[in-house]
Amino acid sequence: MLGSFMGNSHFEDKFKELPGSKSTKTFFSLGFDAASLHALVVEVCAAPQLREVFNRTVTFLKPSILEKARYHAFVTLMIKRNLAKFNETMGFQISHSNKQKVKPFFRPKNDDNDGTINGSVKGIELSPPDVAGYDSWLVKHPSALNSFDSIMKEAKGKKVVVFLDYDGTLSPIVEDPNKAFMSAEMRAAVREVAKYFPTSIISGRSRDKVKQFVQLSNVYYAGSHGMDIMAPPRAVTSCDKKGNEGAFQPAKLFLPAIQEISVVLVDKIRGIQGARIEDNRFCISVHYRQVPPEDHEILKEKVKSLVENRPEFRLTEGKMVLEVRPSIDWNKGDALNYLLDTLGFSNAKDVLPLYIGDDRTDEDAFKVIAARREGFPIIVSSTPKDTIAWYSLRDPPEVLAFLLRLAKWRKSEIPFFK
Ligand SMILES: O=P(O)(O)OC[C@H]1O[C@H](O[C@H]2O[C@H](CO)[C@@H](O)[C@H](O)[C@H]2O)[C@H](O)[C@@H](O)[C@@H]1O
Repeated sequence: MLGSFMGNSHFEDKFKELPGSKSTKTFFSLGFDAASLHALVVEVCAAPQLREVFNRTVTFLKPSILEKARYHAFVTLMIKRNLAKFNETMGFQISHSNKQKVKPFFRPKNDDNDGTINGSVKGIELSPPDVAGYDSWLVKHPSALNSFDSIMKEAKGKKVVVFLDYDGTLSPIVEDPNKAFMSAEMRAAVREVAKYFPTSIISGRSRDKVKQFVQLSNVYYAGSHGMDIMAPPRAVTSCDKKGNEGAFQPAKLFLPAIQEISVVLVDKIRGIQGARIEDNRFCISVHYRQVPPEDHEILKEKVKSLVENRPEFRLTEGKMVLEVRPSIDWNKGDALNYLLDTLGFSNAKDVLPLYIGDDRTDEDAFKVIAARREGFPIIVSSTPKDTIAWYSLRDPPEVLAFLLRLAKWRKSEIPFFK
């Protein structure tokens, strides 16, 4: 690829004609965004003949100003999207012997679920579908897979503590919430990760339900968006006679009110076709994925009006779901802190929490990591979305690939496994 630029006087002339920021404007008008242009600069800086020209014209985009972790994502972006267009516009030939510098990543085969509704795409190449704005979003939230080496460089010698969301992260989003099964491969990957790192699953589901789906005994479970935590034994803070020994349940006093509002909710939404209520023990989900679009607003209004009159509850929104929760100041971020604490890491300086999640409620956990200024908040999304996560993974198959890589990395760190 570089060969097509080297010694091409047409190319150098173009740049000499365009002093200062004018040249970058030209690139932007060719359809480049800042990241792709940066990638191009990085690439071309490796060619001595062109380095000087580039240094003069696009200095503000020197590689040093951007995090190294993002570098690979930029280069990948450029290769995938813009180089062909650039060459075409500048009149350059691309020789067939030019090889991609960044190895493309392929989706692992996943026989059960693959992160798409109804599992329609299986084992296909991870080249991104052309979702508007995804590539530029990826610049701000680079792929945790492409940035894996940089992430692990930071993690070397530190204690990585893993937190995972369930729906949309470990299992695909499906129509029927009772069928959001996790694949056998994903289960094996989480089991493997949990062998090497303390691992917790923090879900909006009831703790029992998420445990039923995950079926692993070497992970900790937090259900009801962190309002029901089964922490390690040393953290026994409360117990009851119904088998909840050791569970931390900050919204316990709300249980009777939650059960009562649940009954009222069932009655309220009766008659709305496709609406369904899921009892998540300390919160209630009102699903509308199967409700005809014209009835979404009616359903939302009904639920809102019910909660508005009850100050002991608040409403949050997830993926085609409304969640009725007790009005306590406790979320997935608090659950993350609680678990870190009970795992004995609260005062440790060398702890890196890694949180992977796909939904709005996961942002609370991302916030906690961002405030610590250490750790890895990773959003799962195949479309651009507002998030404070630093890194991204496209879908559950990418989560699977990341977890496998994480376990492999740890194994390679342990001399016995080498
Ligand atoms: O925190 P999470 O583990 O991500 O749980 C959040 C909600 O996830 C589930 O609903 C979502 O997934 C369903 C199955 O794919 C899908 O049908 C639904 O539309 C999604 O919102 C779960 O059913 C909810 O109770 C959780 O609150």
